[in-house]
Amino acid sequence: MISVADALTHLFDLAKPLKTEVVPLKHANGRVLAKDTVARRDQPPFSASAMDGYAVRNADVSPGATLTVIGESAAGHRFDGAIQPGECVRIFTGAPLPNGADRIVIQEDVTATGTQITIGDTLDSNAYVRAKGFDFKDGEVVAAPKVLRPADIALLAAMNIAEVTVTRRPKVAILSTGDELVMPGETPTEDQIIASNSFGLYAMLKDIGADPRLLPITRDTKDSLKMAFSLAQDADLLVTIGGASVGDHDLVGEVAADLGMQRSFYKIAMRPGKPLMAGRLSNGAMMIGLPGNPVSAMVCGKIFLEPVLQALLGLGHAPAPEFTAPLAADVATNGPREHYMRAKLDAGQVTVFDRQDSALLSVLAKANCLVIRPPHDPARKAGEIMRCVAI
Ligand SMILES: Nc1nc2c(c(=O)[nH]1)N[C@H]1C(S)=C(S)[C@@H](COP(=O)(O)OP(=O)(O)OC[C@H]3O[C@@H](n4cnc5c(N)ncnc54)[C@H](O)[C@@H]3O)O[C@H]1N2
Ligand code: MOO
Repeated sequence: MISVADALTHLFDLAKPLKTEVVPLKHANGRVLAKDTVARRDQPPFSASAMDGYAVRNADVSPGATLTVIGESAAGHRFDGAIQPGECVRIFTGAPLPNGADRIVIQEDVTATGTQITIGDTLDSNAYVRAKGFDFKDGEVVAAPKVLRPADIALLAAMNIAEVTVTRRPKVAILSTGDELVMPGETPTEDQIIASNSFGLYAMLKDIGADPRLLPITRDTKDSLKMAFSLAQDADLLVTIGGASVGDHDLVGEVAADLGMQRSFYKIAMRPGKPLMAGRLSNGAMMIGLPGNPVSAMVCGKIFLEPVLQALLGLGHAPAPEFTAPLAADVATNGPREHYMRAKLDAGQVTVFDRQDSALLSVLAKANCLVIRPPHDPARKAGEIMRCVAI
């Protein structure tokens, strides 16, 4: 059995960043920007008014001064002339500042009568002018790699970028194995249960920008598994669930080997998640074989699949992000495997659930983090600081 850290290193060796594609900006949210992208203009492209009011020469501004309004500058329609001493221009938010003006007096601070304004005596000192390039300048770079969020999309649009180069979404085929499984909505026989892991993992993968696909559930025969593997030919990553352990019906490793998988590792000193396997299939795709126990599959998804997906997306090699929190109650000594204990962070303290069996989805669904216990970690007291991963 290898350590969790070694397993991640092996997985990162297998997970090479995928190729890129160009997509319209409106489809780029959540995608990974793969190429530095450069602003094509200054924003604003001219000195602009930040308020509705009057563009004036600062030298003309004093309480009680009277100025003549000689025209109007609106957003999209500049005033072409220049302001001379004693003159001003009616101006609106976002409009270009007329030549000669260097300040906006907001309309609340003037009294307007016909073509005259009189400046009041409660003026603030703000010029209310946004200089050309105040937000960003022509040539400014949005650096890759970066997961694009709505604010990035808005920024790129303002930079006049209509299309962006992003990493292709990893195609992930998800395969549930086992005679006991049926799909949600189907009628199970009395010995059957509902496939749940594939749905949890599908959701997890979708959330992190993959393009997941559920393959039909396979039965516990070599032929059925081989058929399912053949359906995953176009995938970048095949994720199998179950059939990974040592039982007579655990055939995934054997079938993968028959089909030419080069195994990278099998079995890790982790709880839950011991029978994890990974390798490269003969068509070059990655394969990760997850344990069937529902919590094991989901925890392995968090600790291994998510970092692998980030690597495929070109976001580098990083384990699941950790934080620390004090224990709300004592926990017992840990065994020989690194334990990812289901726990709840509440009011700054973390409580480890009593029931840690890897079949308990009801406990996993109540948890919002995993507390990480190194192998043979001694008993810990309330208040001790623990490493945690949010889920
Ligand atoms: N003698 C030993 N037995 C087991 C060992 C061991 O070391 N020696 N390891 C245990 C550990 S740890 C785990 S984890 C499990 C993993 O076994 P498999 O990966 O072979 O999984 P299965 O046997 O196929 O299934 C286990 C359990 O999970 C249910 N399952 C499977 N797939 C799904 C799914 N898609 N959705 C919901 N539930 C699923 C399945 O019905 C079983 O109940 O092995 C231990 N045994
Ligand atoms: O490792 Mo198993 O995943 O403990 O239940």
